[in-house]
Amino acid sequence: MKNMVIRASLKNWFQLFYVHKFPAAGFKTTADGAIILQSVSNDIYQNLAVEDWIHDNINLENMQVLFLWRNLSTVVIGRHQNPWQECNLKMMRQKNIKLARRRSGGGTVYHDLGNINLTFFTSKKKYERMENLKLVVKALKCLRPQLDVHATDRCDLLLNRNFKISGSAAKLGRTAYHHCTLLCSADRFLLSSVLKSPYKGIKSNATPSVPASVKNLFEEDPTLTCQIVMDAIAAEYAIYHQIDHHVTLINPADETVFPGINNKTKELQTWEWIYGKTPKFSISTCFNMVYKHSFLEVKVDMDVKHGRIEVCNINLPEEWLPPALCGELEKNLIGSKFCPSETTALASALLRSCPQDYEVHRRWNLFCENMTTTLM
Ligand SMILES: Nc1ncnc2c1ncn2[C@@H]1O[C@H](COP(=O)(O)OC(=O)CCCC[C@@H]2CCSS2)[C@@H](O)[C@H]1O
Repeated sequence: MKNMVIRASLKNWFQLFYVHKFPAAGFKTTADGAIILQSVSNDIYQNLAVEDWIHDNINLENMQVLFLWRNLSTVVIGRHQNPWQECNLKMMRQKNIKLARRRSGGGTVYHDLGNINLTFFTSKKKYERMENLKLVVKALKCLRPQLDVHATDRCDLLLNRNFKISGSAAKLGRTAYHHCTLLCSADRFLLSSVLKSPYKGIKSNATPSVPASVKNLFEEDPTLTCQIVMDAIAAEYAIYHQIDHHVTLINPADETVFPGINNKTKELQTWEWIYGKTPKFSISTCFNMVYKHSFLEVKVDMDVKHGRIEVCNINLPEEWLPPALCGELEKNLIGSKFCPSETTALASALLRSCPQDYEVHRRWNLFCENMTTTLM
């Protein structure tokens, strides 16, 4: 029964869109059509692909769309950011938190099922971020009149004057979209721990995030669940656009509704998009190793372009490891991905081609382990 409803409403929705895509087909449209969509998926790459698909395929001249979506634990960086600078990739791997790069600019945010995302699609002419945020504030006030929520000049929403509950970003291309987060009941501890980078020595022109103190709506009022908040925003959007308060559920994997969407999803998952689009950066770092009661310092300098090592200098005491071996590693690392698995694979391959010397092997293993764990 539920599936039939989804498919029926999808069909209406798709027809409605096609009316606008192919007006020559003779369908009649209203002056200002609007529709509310909600994703059934909690996968960041699928949901970002819906944004891309609507942006690329829908004629938004006479049509506006509100898209509601939530994701499992993910860190979402802006289009021009450096993930090594913005988050703790090692912790994310351990805790199975995904990393995604979105197409809009701006800073890094954390998502989980306690965070709502709202995307407002309009024509470029009708693009109005403040209007959208006012709508969200109105919906929240309508739900709980005592809430102290307001929008700032940089399009954050603050609770009680000090605590950020929403961050915004936008993409202005063929058409426009403004998307924002809304913290209802996200894991605030995880949010602040994964958004701390362990690196100190990175230099780059990437967009830096603007850290803020955050709070969840439910900490102010425990009855404010994501569902209640999403319903209230959908209702307010419906009133504003004088449409039926009906939310159409969509499945971002359905190629019959979104032809070509799965390729968009795949592209957003590639290493080349997530890491490879990082603006060029350099990293200078030091780590200490203890070996047989002695203490030594290793210095590493690298330039990284498109996520790949372009220049590499490793400095470690000559008497400790054969300089030729180190030199060979420096050479082999050039062109490789700045990531622990690639570096480990290269270092082990190099060691296999080395003469069997137990002492050299032990030292090399210790060095490589330190290098990958502290550097990447
Ligand atoms: N989910 C969420 N909501 C609000 N604020 C957050 C969140 N996660 C982290 N933060 C705080 O914002 C700063 C970064 O602020 P900054 O202003 O640098 O960046 C943003 O706000 C970007 C918002 C992007 C919204 C998109 C909408 C759909 S996909 S992502 C971070 O360091 C934290 O302190």
